[in-house]
Amino acid sequence: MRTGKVFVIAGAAGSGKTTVAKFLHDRYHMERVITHTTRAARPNEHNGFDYYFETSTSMKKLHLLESVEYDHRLYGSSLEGLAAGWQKGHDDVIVLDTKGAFTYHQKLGDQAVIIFLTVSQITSLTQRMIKRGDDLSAIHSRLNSAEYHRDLHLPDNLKGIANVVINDSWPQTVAQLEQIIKQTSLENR
Ligand SMILES: Nc1nc2c(ncn2[C@@H]2O[C@H](COP(=O)(O)OP(=O)(O)O)[C@@H](O)[C@H]2O)c(=O)[nH]1
Ligand SMILES: Nc1ncnc2c1ncn2[C@@H]1O[C@H](COP(=O)(O)OP(=O)(O)O)[C@@H](O)[C@H]1O
Repeated sequence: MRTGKVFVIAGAAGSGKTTVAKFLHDRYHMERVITHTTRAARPNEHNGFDYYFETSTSMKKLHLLESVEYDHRLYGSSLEGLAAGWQKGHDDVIVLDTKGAFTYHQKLGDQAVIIFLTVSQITSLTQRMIKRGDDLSAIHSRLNSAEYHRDLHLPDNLKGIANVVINDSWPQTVAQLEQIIKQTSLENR
């Protein structure tokens, strides 16, 4: 099978994972890997674009590379999803929680380039979720979940592995992303 890199974007809710994935798709033609979830679609989210929205029955039938429970819902990604971008000769970009990011590191080694997003003021995450249009009960559930709190900080097992980007100012984030992509392509020569 033809393979490439997969850029794994992890971080707490509201830290900018989806925004970064979209940027890497638009600027570097990376293929966005759509993952599967049993959570409900948010306003403006579409099946097959943002996620494949599953029931717990349909989720069980999938052949997943890894899956996690996050805020009482299941999420998972497939090897077929990764292969689709690589077959086209593109690198992939995928949005995962930090547990999934570590699994990708274990399974794919240097093929997985991990980017961990954070912000310097945690309160800005809630403001961004409100601005994004999430309903208040969904935000409340997120803020009370163990996984949200876990993903606020880089876990020990990703230290020295993940590239940390503080996404306070978007122009600075773009500059850091460009640096990471440049470094990755130099390492591949
Ligand atoms: N491990 C893993 N995590 C996923 C997958 N798909 C999404 N996630 C993560 O699940 C968490 C919750 O995602 P989501 O409900 O979209 O919330 P958001 O972080 O507020 O955008 C986020 O950390 C996502 O990165 C997957 O297939 N595997
Ligand atoms: N650097 C930034 N400054 C201000 N707002 C941002 C920044 N990066 C992302 N956002 C906004 O914050 C909200 C949450 O970003 P999103 O990419 O959906 O986060 P995540 O996927 O990690 O939950 C979106 O409305 C997005 O446009």
